[in-house]
Amino acid sequence: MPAMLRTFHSVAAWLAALLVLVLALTGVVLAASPLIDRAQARVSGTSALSVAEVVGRIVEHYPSTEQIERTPSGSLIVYFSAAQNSVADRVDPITGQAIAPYQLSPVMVWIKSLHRSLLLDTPGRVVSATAALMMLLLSLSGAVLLLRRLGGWRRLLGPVQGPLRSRIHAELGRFAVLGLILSASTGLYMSATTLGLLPDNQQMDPLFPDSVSIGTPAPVGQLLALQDLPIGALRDLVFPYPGDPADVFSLRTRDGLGFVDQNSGELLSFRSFGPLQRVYEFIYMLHTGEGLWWLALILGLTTLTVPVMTYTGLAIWWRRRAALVTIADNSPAVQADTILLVGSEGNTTWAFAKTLFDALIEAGHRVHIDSMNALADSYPKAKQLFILTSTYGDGAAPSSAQQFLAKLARIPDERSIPVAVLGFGDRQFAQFGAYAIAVKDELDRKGWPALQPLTLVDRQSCQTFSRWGQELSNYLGSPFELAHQPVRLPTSSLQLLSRTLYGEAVDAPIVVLRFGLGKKPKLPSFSAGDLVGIYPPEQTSARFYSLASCSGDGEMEICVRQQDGGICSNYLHSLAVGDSIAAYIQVNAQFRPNSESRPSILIGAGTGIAPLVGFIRHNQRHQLMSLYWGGRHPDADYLFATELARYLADNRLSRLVTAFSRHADAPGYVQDRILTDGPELRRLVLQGGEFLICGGKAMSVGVQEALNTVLAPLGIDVNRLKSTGRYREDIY
Ligand SMILES: Cc1cc2nc3c(=O)[nH]c(=O)nc-3n(C[C@H](O)[C@H](O)[C@H](O)COP(=O)(O)O)c2cc1C
Repeated sequence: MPAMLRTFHSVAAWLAALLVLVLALTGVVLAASPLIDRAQARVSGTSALSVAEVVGRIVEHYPSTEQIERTPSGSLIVYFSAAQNSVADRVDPITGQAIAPYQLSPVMVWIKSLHRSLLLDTPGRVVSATAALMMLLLSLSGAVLLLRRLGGWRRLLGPVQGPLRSRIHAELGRFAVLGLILSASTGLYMSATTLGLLPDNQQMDPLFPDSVSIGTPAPVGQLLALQDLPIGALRDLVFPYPGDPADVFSLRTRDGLGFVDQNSGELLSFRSFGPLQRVYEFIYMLHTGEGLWWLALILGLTTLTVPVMTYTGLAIWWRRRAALVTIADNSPAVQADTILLVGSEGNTTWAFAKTLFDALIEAGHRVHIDSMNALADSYPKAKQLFILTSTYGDGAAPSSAQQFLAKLARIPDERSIPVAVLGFGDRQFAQFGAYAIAVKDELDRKGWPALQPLTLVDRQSCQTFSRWGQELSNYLGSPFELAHQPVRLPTSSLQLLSRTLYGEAVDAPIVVLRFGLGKKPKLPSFSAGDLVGIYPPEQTSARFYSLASCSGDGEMEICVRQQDGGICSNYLHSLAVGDSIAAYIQVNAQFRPNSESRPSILIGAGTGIAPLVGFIRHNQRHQLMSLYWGGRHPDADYLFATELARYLADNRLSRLVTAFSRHADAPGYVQDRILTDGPELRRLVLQGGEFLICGGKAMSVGVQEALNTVLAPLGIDVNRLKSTGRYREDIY
């Protein structure tokens, strides 16, 4: 049964997506027709003409005219009989002569019918209306989610961060949401009127006049009623039946419907459109863009985003779903000695919480796990509380924690429990781990005892998580290991082509490794700044290294510093040419130069040079690039020294500032050079320069402090640069 339900659920979801897609794609094609019509119409210089003048000229060329129609874009179409058949031409309003034969394209007619009713008449109209309703609900809920994601109105136009698929989704959504809301709501209104759910848009036709004057029909160009009517107001004019003196012209203008006496030229029984009809006409124009070519263009472009957003939306949903964990052995809140509360938006924090949950159960605890929103008033048997929470938007609470602080405020202080907070976040955001910090501050303020200090986990680092676990085992007094096992991803086998060793003389061995791109499967394409995940033999968790090359270079280049006891770094240092590794690419799209017109300021230390040298190597357009880099000694670990000298000479690199901590002349760190290079850095920032930082955590803190000092005279700090996407880091 559950399997059947699941199949039904996914089939329904795909069907809904398919319907919205059909509406959107046919809508895009239909939006093109006002544009084409507008391009074919002759409108300029016609505004002063009256209907009488224009129609008079047309009948000179078309004596057997049956009807003249003016489209919302301003094209004049004349229907006439020729050899017993009714045909139509598009005509020039100034001369009355033919421009080209006019024919409704059967493809367009088919697409329109597909758009309105899925070619199925009334049942199709109902389905189509439902799809429009879904599109409206999706756009409205999407708009709210988008605002949350961006961190509120203030950041509406700010840079979008996060994984690639969700960035594309948000960028397109931001561009298209108003257009989509307009298309969907106006479409829904029109469907509702057609289906009779809203008052009928069709006003009653005027009554055929009881009597008409008898005499000789006046030439159509002299009919009184048409002389005062500007051509722009005409919708259509149907001619009387030839030779029938009792017949009349039927006239439809933008204001209403009536008849024109063919002898006296008088306007008879004219009936103005009522307010409902006017509303309908207005909404029709908003939906189709007919008569407003620029609106048609905007609607067409916004609707074009729907297929991509459908794909990225489903991919995001799938990711979130895949990240969900199932938990058995959850103890009731009233019985548990340990409470575990989780704040999450994308569900990835749940996987870490599950690892902690399992380890606590293993250690003999009765654990209750729930979302932070489910915080209870009291946990009678609880001895400890763990809070694991991510941060979302611009430093805000993730959705499963939004009610937490309000609920916490209602708990009397005497019910406090010793608590540890572990924050999950991303250092690329200005407000790194801000929500976890806010929760911790509030708990401190209320006097809840701390089990251990707040720890922040950057980009789901398993290493930080297991270190936190070790600290926890000291507190719990029992051996306790948090081995978070991410799922092993499919890898390619890459062969080592060459290796260069640096830094032995200064006790900091660094090896530059160059691998082939593998054959089966070949590595997907990558750019400098992306990451390669490498699995040491018999390990399930990969270690990441920044890439110095891009796939176009034909090899994958990384720099690896040998760490004491480091499993992966020692493994990589031990590789000989010809050996193979298991690796996969993790795109790191936010860490690369954004703009070719603005300067890039690259800052790094040690192996942090890897992505930076890659950016410089591919700076074929000679964008202004400055590199600040720190090592130990120029004779020992000056990585890429010869290459950098070459890039300076051929202008791929504009400025190189180095710092060597163990050099006899002016020893120092990269942050010291930043402090002494203030005027140049301020100049680059004023030119709109952006920073890309790569290296260890200590360096990143030092660099931020130095830059805050240097940029203070401009009233700018690193947080401000981060929030506008001009300060991006790759820190390990
Ligand atoms: C739209 C968006 C906004 C984010 N905002 C922040 C932020 O302001 N500060 C931060 O440290 N991390 C931020 N992050 C990163 C997440 O907190 C981090 O990826 C976390 O591991 C996600 O956990 P979850 O999947 O359980 O929500 C943001 C991520 C996204 C997608």
